[in-house]
Amino acid sequence: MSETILEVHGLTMDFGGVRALNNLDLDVRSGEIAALIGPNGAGKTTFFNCLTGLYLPTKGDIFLYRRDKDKKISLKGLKPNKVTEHGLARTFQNIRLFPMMTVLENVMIGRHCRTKAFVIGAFFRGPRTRREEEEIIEMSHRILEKVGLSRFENDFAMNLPYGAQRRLEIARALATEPVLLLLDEPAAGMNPYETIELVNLIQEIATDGQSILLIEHDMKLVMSLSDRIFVMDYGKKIAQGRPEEIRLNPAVITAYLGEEVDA
Ligand SMILES: Nc1ncnc2c1ncn2[C@@H]1O[C@H](COP(=O)(O)OP(=O)(O)OP(=O)(O)O)[C@@H](O)[C@H]1O
Repeated sequence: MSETILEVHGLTMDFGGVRALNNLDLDVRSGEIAALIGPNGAGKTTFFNCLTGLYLPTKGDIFLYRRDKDKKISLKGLKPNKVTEHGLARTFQNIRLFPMMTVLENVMIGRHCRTKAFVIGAFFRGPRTRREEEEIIEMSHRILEKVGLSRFENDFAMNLPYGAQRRLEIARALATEPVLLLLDEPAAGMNPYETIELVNLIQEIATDGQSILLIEHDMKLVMSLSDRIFVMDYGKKIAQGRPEEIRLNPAVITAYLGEEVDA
């Protein structure tokens, strides 16, 4: 069995009287595509916000295993930029790009979290800074090719078709060289053709060994893509398992009453 890279214990998040996360346990294994699903308001985005340092959880622990560095890192309480540095990257439910920057620049920005010469080098452009810039550009080209956006490289991000903007967000997240990629509703608002392209892209990324945790409402996508699925309702985990187990789970069917689980 593959190794755990993310381990979450007893995660709880209260907003005043609302318990958005209630004692949640979850793990992601190296190289897998895991999905987090649940009805509206179940707490999925709150969970991502706790993982990525936007919210400080009320209780619980979040550990990231960097086996390449022989390290177990506690992410709880870290600022978002530190979380990214440690190897967690995410996309958002609502697209967050720099609309007036080019597609290439949007990816380069993602990469700068891994470079040292950026801030000082921006003022004193020495050979090291120039070399680093060249490497960043080179890598950004490669990532854009991977996500199928090379032809848009010099366009402003805001001029891209919707599905391409979503793929650009994934490209920018990949530029941080994450050990775990978090995708928050990557197919939201996409047409069926864009969704198929997205599924292919996620599969390709996973084939490269990238671990992925995604939130998604499109059941067909979730069932076809995921190795394992975690199901939340009212802030609690109500089920976990392989897609075929989840589809038949009575608690899941009840939580989704009136919605389609069997895709
Ligand atoms: N910043 C906040 N302040 C107060 N309550 C919040 C905040 N963020 C989320 N909540 C509440 O926490 C609960 C979980 O919300 P969350 O957005 O995490 O659910 P979700 O599963 O992502 O929903 P959806 O699928 O609709 O995006 C909801 O009751 C929501 O109103």
